[in-house]
Amino acid sequence: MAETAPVLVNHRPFEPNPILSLHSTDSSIIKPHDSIAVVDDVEIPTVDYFMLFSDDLDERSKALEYIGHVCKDFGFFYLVNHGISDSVFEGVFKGISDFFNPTEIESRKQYEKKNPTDRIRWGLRSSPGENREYLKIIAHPQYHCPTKPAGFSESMEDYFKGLREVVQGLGKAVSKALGFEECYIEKAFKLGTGFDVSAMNLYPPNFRSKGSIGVPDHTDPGFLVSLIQDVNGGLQVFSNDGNCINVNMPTNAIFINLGDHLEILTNGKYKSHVHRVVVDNNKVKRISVATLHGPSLDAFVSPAPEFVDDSHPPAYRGMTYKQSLQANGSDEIDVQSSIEQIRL
Ligand SMILES: O=C(O)CCC(=O)C(=O)O
Ligand SMILES: [Fe+2]
Repeated sequence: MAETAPVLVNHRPFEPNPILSLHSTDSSIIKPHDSIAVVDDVEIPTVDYFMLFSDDLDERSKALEYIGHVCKDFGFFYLVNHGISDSVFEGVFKGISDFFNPTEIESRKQYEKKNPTDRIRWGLRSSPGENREYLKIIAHPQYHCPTKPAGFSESMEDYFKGLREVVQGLGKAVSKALGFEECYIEKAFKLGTGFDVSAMNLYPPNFRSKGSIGVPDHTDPGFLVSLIQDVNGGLQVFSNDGNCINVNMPTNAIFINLGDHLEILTNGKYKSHVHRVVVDNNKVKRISVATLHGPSLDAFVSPAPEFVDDSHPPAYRGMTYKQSLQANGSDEIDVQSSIEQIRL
């Protein structure tokens, strides 16, 4: 696939990062709403997508080994060289900004929750527990999107087309990193008909928040979540060692966070990580697009036999993706984690 060798980004074996603890007395710490230290400038690993498919076998196997380390020892990473062009990113942020036009809030109310099978859903949360305006759409296997404003649906569709290729590619790479044939994840999750829901978020809603929480602590269901944003400022992720890290990503990189169903399939070898959004005194206006790439709704997901033995008994109940999305009483389009209900 690769014609020329792209630059290797942060391509080195994983070592526990001493900065995580060193920075705990740094002035970059903010304590938004609890006593957990929040650390800035901490290196979140960067994975070069292009490298995962390099024609140079040595490069490719190093890249696959690296993504395996990253999935196991971090659970999240910045994805660069993913092939989605800057102009697609521009179209997405312009389209969402136009959609969230503050003078047209009334017309967005047509997408407020009506029934459990909604394919498009809009909401405005303005409370101490959550502060954002959002639009959720089902992006795959059938694509749904509001037709107005002009160009919005087309821009989002361009992005989702690119994203699906990337996610299918990551499915192959993660399968190989786990030591399996490249279609392992694809088959286990039936990714060809994978259920993808995208949440487009605006913080703070109505220019003001009621408190510092944009989105409270949570994990997301699915294979993985891809997240893009127009500016840094707000997303925080909890590391394996319990540190809360500010996500400051390179322009037009994609932040990838592993989802609950990869944790279930691998019987806890790869974990989904808690994250949240803070709205720091309304200083930053931020748009994000978090797309939850799930298995097919009818895919039965349980700990795979390859990850189960006497010392690793199954730690999660098996069920279809659809059942798991409903296990906590929410609708499919809510895509709320139910890992606590699924854990044995
Ligand atoms: O807006 C963000 O940065 C994250 C949103 C999020 O975590 C979600 O929608 O699941
Ligand atoms: Fe999330």
